[in-house]
Amino acid sequence: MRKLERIPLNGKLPSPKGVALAILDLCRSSDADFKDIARVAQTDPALSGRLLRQANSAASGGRSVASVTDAIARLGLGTVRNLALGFSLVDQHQDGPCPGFDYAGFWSHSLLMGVAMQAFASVSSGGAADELFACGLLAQIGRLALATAHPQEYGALLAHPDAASRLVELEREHLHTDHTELSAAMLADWGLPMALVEPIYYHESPDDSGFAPGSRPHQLVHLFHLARCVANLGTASEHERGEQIPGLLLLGSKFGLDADEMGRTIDSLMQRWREWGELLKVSTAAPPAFALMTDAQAKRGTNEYAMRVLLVEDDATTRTALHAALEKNLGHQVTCASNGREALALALETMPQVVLTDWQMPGLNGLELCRALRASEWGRTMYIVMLTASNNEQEVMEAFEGGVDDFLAKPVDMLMLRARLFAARHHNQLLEDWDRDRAKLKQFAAELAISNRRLAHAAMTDLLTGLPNRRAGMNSLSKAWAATDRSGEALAVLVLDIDHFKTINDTYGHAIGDTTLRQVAQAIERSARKNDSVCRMGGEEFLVICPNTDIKAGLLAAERLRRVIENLRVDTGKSMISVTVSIGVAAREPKMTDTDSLVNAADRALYTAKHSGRNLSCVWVNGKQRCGPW
Ligand SMILES: Nc1nc2c(ncn2[C@@H]2O[C@H](COP(=O)(O)OP(=O)(O)OP(=O)(O)O)[C@@H](O)[C@H]2O)c(=O)[nH]1
Repeated sequence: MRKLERIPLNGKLPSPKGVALAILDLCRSSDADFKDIARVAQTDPALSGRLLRQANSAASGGRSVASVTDAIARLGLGTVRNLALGFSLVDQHQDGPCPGFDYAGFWSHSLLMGVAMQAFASVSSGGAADELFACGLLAQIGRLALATAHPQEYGALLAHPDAASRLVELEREHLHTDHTELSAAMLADWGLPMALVEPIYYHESPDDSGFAPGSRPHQLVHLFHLARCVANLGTASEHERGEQIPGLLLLGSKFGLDADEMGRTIDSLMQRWREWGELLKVSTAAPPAFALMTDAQAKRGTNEYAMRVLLVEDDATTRTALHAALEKNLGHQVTCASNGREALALALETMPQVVLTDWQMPGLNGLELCRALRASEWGRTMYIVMLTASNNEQEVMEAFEGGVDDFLAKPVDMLMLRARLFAARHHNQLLEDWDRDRAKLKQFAAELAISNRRLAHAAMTDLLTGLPNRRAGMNSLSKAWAATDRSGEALAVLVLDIDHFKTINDTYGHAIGDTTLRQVAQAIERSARKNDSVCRMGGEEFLVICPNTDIKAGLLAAERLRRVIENLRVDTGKSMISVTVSIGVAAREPKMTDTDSLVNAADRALYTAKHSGRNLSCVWVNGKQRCGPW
């Protein structure tokens, strides 16, 4: 950090004037007391009023004071000096020569930063709240200084497309200094203690400060950082606010503030900001209540991609903050566990889509948890993000080998967390698509199986009678034939043919012919024995396969069927007609080589029955046919 005189500058820097300058000079002399300061301050009614207001603010505490002397006594010389300095600069620099520098916006932001410093110092016991108000107000003074000392160059630089993301870098490149360095140098030059100047210098990137965790500078640098983020929130657009809230909650948690306390503090400091804005003629905005901002963000989160998240973190503060950010701001459903073992049980119970786990934990650590999840059927598809303070490549490799999908450095940056959750959502969407496709495929396969069965059934069934068709009949006969090969049992077949069926068609029409066919089919099926198979061979011809049946029994079966049909009456609509069948019977004989030879034998017996007068059963035995009456 360079001293002010070593920083190259083109023009003059902002400096206090009049009463503020006199107070600054007085404070430099060692024998000045607050009565001297009060005498000088009282010559400026505006400054007197502002000091009284600050002394009587809720953050200062105690009974109210009415005199400037009492106010100065309460605030302390250092605070009064800084306030006088800040107010003087605000009054002088409401406008300026730098095109593109938003003077009103700068003071609006700075004032909110001052108010936020005071508020958070009070609620987080961060130290002298009044002193920090002025420090917050002046923490970014380097920006105004650059706009004052290099108006044209700084104007051009602010118009650079990357100005928002890398302002400090651009300032260093073009102006050989940056606003953080200049702020710190100016504040040091004005006599602010280094204990405050150093945290201000680092407050935009507090993790670079190297301050020992728990030390006062460490606490202060984070307090300034938090105040700056609150100032960003107050001066941001509605859309930007949504992005900023999760990070803000996380920062608040570092000071032990939960989401509700953060909300209350931010709401009340926004109110004070507006009051101070009126007093100092600085414009302020009116962002909605914090709860409304978080609700709006939560709604956005819900609509976008609510997921079931399991958060595993042994540090209670980080856990609370991440929980609030994930649930309230990003709209996810969050379950929390404080160690790996508890997480494993909760994972089974809640089936999270995302597991966000710390690495180092007592008992089952994050990596062991990940391995355990990956070993289970149900944990295989969960999106696991490892939170780790380590950047060690070896450890990162180990984590990926253990099955994590991603990792995130601690302390958790909210933007990076959201990026990981986007990846998780993408992963989950792919899984859902895959599940949907799989379900569709399953349904398709089931439908295909049904229609294949229907097709197979249709291919084997006679549509008119519902009986198995010739193909199915011949299949059944082959099976029965094979069974007799094994068992040596008898096998007989009956071939039935309706007599003079053509005449029925010709006389009563095809519809009655069909009805006759159906009724004869039903009658045969009803009367056949349980183990017999009946099929329609085609036209008006039927085949009955009779397992375990010799020629004698076959003939008995044929006669029984013939009589059943003989007694059948078919309704033509006008009259009841009778119908008869001729039947050829054959049983398997040693000379027969296959099913065809058996059916041919029965066919020949049928032929004989037809030529012997019809309504007859004839048998084929040893190459000879014999016909009834039996
Ligand atoms: N209604 C109807 N008629 C059929 C069907 N299949 C075949 N036919 C008819 O059945 C008749 C069979 O006649 P033929 O082969 O001369 O035999 P038939 O008149 O029964 O004489 P015999 O068998 O000698 O007693 C033909 O007129 C075929 O058109 C069918 O599914 N429905």
